Amino acid sequence: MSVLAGVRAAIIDLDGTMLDTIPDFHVAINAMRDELGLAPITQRQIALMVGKGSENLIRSVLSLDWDAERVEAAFAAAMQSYQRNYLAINGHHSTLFPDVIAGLEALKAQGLRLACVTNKPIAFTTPLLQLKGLAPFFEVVYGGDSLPRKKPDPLPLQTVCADFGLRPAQVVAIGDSSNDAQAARAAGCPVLTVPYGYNHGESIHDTDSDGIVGTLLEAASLIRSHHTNS
Ligand SMILES: O=C(O)COP(=O)(O)O
Ligand SMILES: [Mg+2]
Repeated sequence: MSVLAGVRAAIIDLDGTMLDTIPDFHVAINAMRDELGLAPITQRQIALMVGKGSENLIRSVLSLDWDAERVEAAFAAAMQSYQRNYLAINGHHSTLFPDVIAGLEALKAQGLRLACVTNKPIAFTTPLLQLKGLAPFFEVVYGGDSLPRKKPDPLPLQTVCADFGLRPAQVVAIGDSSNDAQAARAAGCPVLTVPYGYNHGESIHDTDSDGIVGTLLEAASLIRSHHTNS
């Protein structure tokens, strides 16, 4: 995997890569559904819908019960309810995946610069990174609404490369979904994927990436091994 040889920075995804946030989504979505008179749904159902930002999530959740016209009519009120309910519990039910902190420490110790790029709204992202002790690791953080386009568009990754003054080939993206991989491919960044997150119900093995790593710590080791060998 010589594509990792020149890597100087990493762009790391949030939901499904650093944090298991499905329990937060579950509480906020079901509170919203209750306010709209809809029955609760399961964590498993929600995991299939996370990763493409709030608008996509809310439309998918409402489409379980309603046709497109009714979804659009209720959308603004549903979004407001969802945002209020999510902010009330943001981070209370979510947990770090194994070896995330150790992985970030290892990446930093190797001299890599770190950015977090998520499709989560920035108003949810900033307090969540702080609460979980992740904020100090990242020089740059972009949420799903920080820029005109979100992943799988390459814009957020290209923006990080420009911020760091690095070429895309020098910046590895690490994520849990085809959304992250598509953005990386379109930007020209190498990409590593983790198998434990939310890949829209698809196997991570069917996603085009430069390698699957069990944890962020494994990602750090893999990147280091290519540095020493190159
Ligand atoms: O869609 C979301 O809200 C989260 O997505 P992420 O996997 O890009 O962090
Ligand atoms: Mg993700």
